Amino acid sequence: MSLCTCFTLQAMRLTSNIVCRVAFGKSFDEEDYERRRLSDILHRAQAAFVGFYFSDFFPKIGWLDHFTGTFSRLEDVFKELDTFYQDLIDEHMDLTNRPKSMDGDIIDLMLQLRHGNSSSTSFELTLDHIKAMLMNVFFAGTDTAAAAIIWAMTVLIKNPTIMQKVLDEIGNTMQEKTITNEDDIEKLPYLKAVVKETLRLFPPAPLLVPRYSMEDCVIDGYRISSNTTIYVNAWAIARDPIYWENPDEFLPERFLNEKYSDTDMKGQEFNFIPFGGGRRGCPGSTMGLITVELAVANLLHSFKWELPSGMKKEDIDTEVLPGLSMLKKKDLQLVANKYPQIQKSL
Ligand code: HEM
Repeated sequence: MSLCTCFTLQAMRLTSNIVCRVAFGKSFDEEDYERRRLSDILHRAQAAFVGFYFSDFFPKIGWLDHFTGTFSRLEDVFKELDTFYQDLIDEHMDLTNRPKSMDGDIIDLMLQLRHGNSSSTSFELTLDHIKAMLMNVFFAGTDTAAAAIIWAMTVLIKNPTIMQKVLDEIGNTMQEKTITNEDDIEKLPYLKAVVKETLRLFPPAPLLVPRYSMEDCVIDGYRISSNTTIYVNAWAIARDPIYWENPDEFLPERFLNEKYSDTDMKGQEFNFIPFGGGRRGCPGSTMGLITVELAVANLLHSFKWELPSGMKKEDIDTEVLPGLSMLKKKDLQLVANKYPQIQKSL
């Protein structure tokens, strides 16, 4: 059986469902009213976040944002998100009726922290703190992991030799097993190298999270005045020929060679920082990385992926959508053919 699918949409649904289950203890059915409500708010929130604000670039005429309606749109969407998170918190607090899946999710753990022992936090944890955390986790965890899965499949489809090498590795390691789990991933070094190389060429958050200097400082010889917003270009660093041979080429093998095999991605080596670093480094890096590795491994092990008829691999571009995360501009369309061993197990 084969199916032509908008891969971009499926990847976004997958990661948003994973984050919803981990953070809110529920996954939203596609047809469900709550799902449509969430998708609608998210859509508008993302548009509001990446919109142009005079106050960001020309603070003196920032008042114009009130006249253009951008501030009120932002405020409206925040109010709706607040209500959405409040409803979720209320559901969690209703201990008699709430589903088992909410036990131990992020909201549950934060409510326990809030009610239980105040000694575990040095400040009073309010519902606003919990809502801000949910907002952070949802926005930071969904697009980033989806972008990485989409870019990984894009480069694999464009590089059939590399695709075949990953398929051989997965096939030889998994054999009759139908689902790849976390333990299996450790036996797939080439797949791990493919994901690393994808994150090097297409870091989902290319400019990380901006920093702001509170006082004058000197970093590595550069003088930075106080009150300056600083962007770290992780994308450019990961393509800098000083650190990387053939920097613009997709060569997963580099991460199997002695020189790069131990390259860390969690902010210890500054030539490769797809998860940022320091105090504001990505707290979801372990979950993000394994999500991408498991998704790619299982997608490749379960389906034979092809381009829609009439399309060549050269037709797939790598243009990027403007925004906080580096998403592929044109949706990736692929045909999925189920492998016989999967058909049997379903
Ligand atoms: C492949 C997947 C992911 C990538 C590439 C990624 C990348 C990043 C990057 C670059 C930052 C900014 C770090 C900095 O400026 O130093 C960040 C921040 C963040 N990430 Fe991730 N992330 C991923 C997945 C996740 C997941 C799954 C979660 C949570 C479930 C998550 C939660 C967060 C949060 C909450 C922040 C903000 C931290 C703060 O502001 O202090 N991320 N991420």
